[in-house]
Amino acid sequence: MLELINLTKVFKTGMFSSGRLKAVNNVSFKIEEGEVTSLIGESGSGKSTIGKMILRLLTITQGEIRLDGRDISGLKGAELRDYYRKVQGVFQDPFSSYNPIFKVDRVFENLRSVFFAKMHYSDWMDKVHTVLKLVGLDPDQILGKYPHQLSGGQLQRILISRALLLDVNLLVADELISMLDASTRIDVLNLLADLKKKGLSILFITHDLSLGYYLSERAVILFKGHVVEMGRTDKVFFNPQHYYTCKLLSSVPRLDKKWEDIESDHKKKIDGRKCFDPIMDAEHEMVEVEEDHYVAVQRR
Ligand SMILES: Nc1ncnc2c1ncn2[C@@H]1O[C@H](COP(=O)(O)OP(=O)(O)OP(=O)(O)O)[C@@H](O)[C@H]1O
Repeated sequence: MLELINLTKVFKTGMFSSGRLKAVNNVSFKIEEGEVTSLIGESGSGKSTIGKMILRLLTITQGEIRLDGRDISGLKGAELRDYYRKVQGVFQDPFSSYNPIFKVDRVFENLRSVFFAKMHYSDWMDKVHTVLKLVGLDPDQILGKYPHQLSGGQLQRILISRALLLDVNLLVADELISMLDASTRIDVLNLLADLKKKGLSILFITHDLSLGYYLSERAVILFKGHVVEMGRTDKVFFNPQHYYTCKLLSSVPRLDKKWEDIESDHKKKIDGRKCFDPIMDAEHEMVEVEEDHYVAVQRR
């Protein structure tokens, strides 16, 4: 469905834009229809930059993004609008997506004016009510309220419902639940799992391995802008091959083990398995280590 091919993003930095920062380096992976792909990496690894390039909020320095085989970079006007009907994003901080002086209804009104201007108002409101119920909200409790009168979880669900009004095929969920409390998190995660069952593809961007594991069929591990490992989530999580993935997994707190034991377990595993070199500055290539499981190794 959506394919990233050798995607690279270089930012100009510093005074007079004299510096260069390669935030995303030659990244390739696919997001299949009806699947959740987790994009996992530490802060600054380039996850949001990839999400923003998919949503066309940032230009691509090199490489391509294709939706159903079509390069998205040249899309304009009606074609771009069509793209946004299929691909939408929901971001970390639900509060910043709303203007506090307007009622939340405005989110839907803006959408109507751009995409559904010809639809009869009562038909439109029926549609809004249907999606609000779909994401577990009571329209009568939500419509007519100001953002400060609603919880973070409710605001996040409204943003998801907004995406669903467009019948999107792909949702880019960037740290969607990081700012929510534990119980609301589970509700929103379960909502995403339900939407997945209905055929929605999701790119689930997270620094939290356990969240990535909970939801996704496929995992892509990012380190300093490079993909270091990717494949079926269970294979990446239970048979990690790259040194960085091993390290990342060992940093997940466990209730049944002390930190030092986990560290030494992983060290044994890393040593025993001869995990691949973490230095990613050199040229590297993705090697299939087992079916549907790839790891970056340094090119000789
Ligand atoms: N507009 C920009 N101009 C210059 N550098 C940027 C810009 N946006 C991001 N960067 C840099 O690119 C790198 C990747 O940033 P990005 O936001 O994609 O990381 P991330 O993995 O999403 O991190 P986080 O989990 O903290 O959000 C970082 O070093 C960041 O400082």
